[in-house]
Amino acid sequence: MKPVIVVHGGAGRIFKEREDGSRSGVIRAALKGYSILKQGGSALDAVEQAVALMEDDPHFNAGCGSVLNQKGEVEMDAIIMDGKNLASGAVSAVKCIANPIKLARLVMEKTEHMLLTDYGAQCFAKAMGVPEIPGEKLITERSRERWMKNLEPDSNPHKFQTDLGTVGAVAIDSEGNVACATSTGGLANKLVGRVGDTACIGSGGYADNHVGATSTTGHGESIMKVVLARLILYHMEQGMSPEEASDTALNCMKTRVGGLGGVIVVSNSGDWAARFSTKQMSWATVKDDQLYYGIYTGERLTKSFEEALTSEGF
Ligand SMILES: NC(=O)C[C@H](N)C(=O)O
Repeated sequence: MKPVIVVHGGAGRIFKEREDGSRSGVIRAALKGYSILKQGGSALDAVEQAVALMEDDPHFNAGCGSVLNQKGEVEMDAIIMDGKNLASGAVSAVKCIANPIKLARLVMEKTEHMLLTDYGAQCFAKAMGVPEIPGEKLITERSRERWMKNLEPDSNPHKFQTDLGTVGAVAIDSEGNVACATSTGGLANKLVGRVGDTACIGSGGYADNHVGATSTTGHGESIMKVVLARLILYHMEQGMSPEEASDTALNCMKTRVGGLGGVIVVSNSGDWAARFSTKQMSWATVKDDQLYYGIYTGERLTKSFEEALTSEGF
């Protein structure tokens, strides 16, 4: 099987001044994941590493750069899933760790559970030797400014949710195994303790070797109502291509519950899609040693893998 990776840096509105950083962030994550796959690494390792790279990148709403909750704190959700055996691990409302996706993988591999939250997740992280970092280290100047703006009495609660920025990855490895990973700071100025779609299996992501893998981004409450990730795979089971299945599911979410979002998909035969109903979504794919990437609807730029490695300074 020829390996494929697809990553996203969140659906929503990407401000002009952040376009280059967002583009480069998804490209670097895709290159990193593909390098792992090319060396015979697993889809699981590829998606985890690709997402961890974007968690460390302040351009995205995940890890460092996460949006703040109503109290001005970072609370993060993440999920990872292995298509081979349907194992998955997730964390929700976690604070003070750099890479929630790595903790989600530990939940999958070291516990009998699938989702740990808040204080319990924090205790588990400690027990696993995951370093605790000051919450301040995850907060960028931009996220603090936005938080303060959103607290102003005349702020528009809907406007501030258009700049979403969750990160995710899906991959298929040379053995034909698929995996997905998604990580987010959630919605800006959310209530303390709000858990979004990202931590919920079938909503923020799903991976099944019998069909494929998908990772989602967008308005979490809408995504949960239609169980977006699993809905896409259902449509693929009924014979649709990844692209048709994505568009059908996104359209359902828009018409039934008025929610916008974006998705990335890889099928178990290596076909892929990156689709969104928002204005923009940064995404990148590597397949057959060729990089594809874009931000705007219909945009699909391309470069060879080797050329991209050089231009991104790998
Ligand atoms: N940026 C996002 O995609 C937000 C995420 N889906 C959430 O609602 O938590």
